[in-house]
Amino acid sequence: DDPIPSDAEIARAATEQPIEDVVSSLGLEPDDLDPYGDSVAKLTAETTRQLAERSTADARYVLVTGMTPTPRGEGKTVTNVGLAQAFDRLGKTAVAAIREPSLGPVFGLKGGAAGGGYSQVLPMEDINLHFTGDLHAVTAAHNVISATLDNHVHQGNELGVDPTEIVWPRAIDVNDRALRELVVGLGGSANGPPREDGFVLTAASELMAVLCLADGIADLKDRIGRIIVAYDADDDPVTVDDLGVTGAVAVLLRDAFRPNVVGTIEGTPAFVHGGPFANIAHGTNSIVADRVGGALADYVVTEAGFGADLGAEKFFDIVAPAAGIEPAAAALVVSVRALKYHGKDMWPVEFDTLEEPDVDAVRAGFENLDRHVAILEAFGVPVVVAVNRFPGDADDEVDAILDHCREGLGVRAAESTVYRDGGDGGIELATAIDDAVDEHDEPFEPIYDRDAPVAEKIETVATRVYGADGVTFTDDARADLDRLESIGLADAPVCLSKTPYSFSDDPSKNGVPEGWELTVRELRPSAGAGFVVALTGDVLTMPGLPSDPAALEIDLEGDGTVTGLF
Ligand SMILES: Nc1ncnc2c1ncn2[C@@H]1O[C@H](COP(=O)(O)OP(=O)(O)O)[C@@H](O)[C@H]1O
Ligand SMILES: O=COP(=O)(O)O
Ligand SMILES: [Mg+2]
Repeated sequence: DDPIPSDAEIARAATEQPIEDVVSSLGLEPDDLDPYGDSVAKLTAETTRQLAERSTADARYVLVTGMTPTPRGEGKTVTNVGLAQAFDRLGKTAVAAIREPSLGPVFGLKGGAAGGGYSQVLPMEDINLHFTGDLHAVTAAHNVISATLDNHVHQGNELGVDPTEIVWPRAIDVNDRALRELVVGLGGSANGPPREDGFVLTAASELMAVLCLADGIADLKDRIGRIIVAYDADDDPVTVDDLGVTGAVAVLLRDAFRPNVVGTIEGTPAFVHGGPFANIAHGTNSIVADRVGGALADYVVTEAGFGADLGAEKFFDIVAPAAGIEPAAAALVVSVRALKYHGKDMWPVEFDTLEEPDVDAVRAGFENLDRHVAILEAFGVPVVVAVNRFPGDADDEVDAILDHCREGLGVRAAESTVYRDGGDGGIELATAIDDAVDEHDEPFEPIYDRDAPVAEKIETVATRVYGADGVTFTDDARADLDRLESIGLADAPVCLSKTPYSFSDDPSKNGVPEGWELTVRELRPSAGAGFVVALTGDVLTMPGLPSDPAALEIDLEGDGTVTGLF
């Protein structure tokens, strides 16, 4: 096959359709839009409000999830965009709903998150850079809370904030390990009092989760106000409402709350809104984008980050209930390289080795695929395996996967070539998904009772989703558990923060680790998001840059063209 041009070359060669034309297939009019240039728009506040309240009962929500990935990602976002294009080509009204990229990975290891090849959203460069400013808005809003909190303590500390019990970090949308742990307030009494602090990546800010889970402006403000930023000497929580800046923060998020809409390369509408990762946060786009999509289209193809153990579990247990939607099916994206990575039991990943044809290694990786299928079926969601074909994948490797799924597992599977062929490469997958939905008769069920205690929820996810024998809570985590009761989060949903490269909390254990316990070292109540984040292993809420960051390849030509984004 001829080599496929780079994502940026494909994007540049494509003709971007005016956004008004892209959304006309959904029945949206120009006065529903607040254009940001010719090919990007936000919905107006009124249209957002109206559509978010409309019924989504007639829509089929297809969740794109994946097996345990290599650090490069196995193609969920590419498949998400390609599948929406495929439904569009089949004559259905379809939208993609994906997250907006964080500059952290764009300038770091993973690169962009706007899809790829002939299944990407446009304008790819803008979307991967500043887009409509939402991440900058979340960063600014997050840091207004931080500054107000330190200012409150500096100005006399009327609320009695215990400076050693401040739990609200600072945020920035850059992968910068040097900012993980630092001391602020140095330089004497004019700047003090000094205290330890640290930065999280904006994608890990609780405000990002709040923005993505709020169902309207009133809910957004309620959630912002409930955020716990610190505790006082009596161990009582201090909230954003206590600081008196809920309104100011909501103002900074006013436009970020409105979904962004663009077109894919083939002109299929795509909502690109909100950007939490699925290892350090809940990992899906805003529920408003999902609801608006479901109000307008027959098919909403939406993604959840990393593997089904992370993004899909959180979509089913946190997002779908919050959005009032039910998944009709799940497309489980698998790749030859990820199967080999598990089959060869390698860590760290040697990508060159993964290029060598090795159908036996592919077969040895099936146990990881099988567990992800079982996880999705445990939620009562029909699964179709999408074999995302990369250049260089051998026919016998792809055929081995399809045969294993169809004969061995008895689940539908389709080869997807949407990267190379756009929507046409996803017709078989789209058809298989439709058949799976038509045939399915089991109810969708979250994995745990909504009113179960937090510790029980964590144990359920660890054992039934990750395959752990049990959970070990450190002394700190146990103390955090005890505090949940007093802040009314004793039975809140849980958002597990775990490495994406293993079912376990040890990234080096790929395949299907057995005979292990999940270690929870800390619980972070997210009263605004309405869940409790459980930190395991050494997951970082502020990733670092790799030895050769993507930033080294990115450049600006004299005519303003951006090169090196991928
Ligand atoms: N079939 C494919 N062929 C070549 N490159 C691909 C293919 N699918 C995905 N990619 C590339 O792999 C990387 C990860 O894809 P992405 O869709 O972002 O994965 P995920 O969303 O699962 O992290 C991106 O750079 C993307 O362009
Ligand atoms: O949160 C992670 O998302 P991807 O798996 O799409 O990189
Ligand atoms: Mg992605």
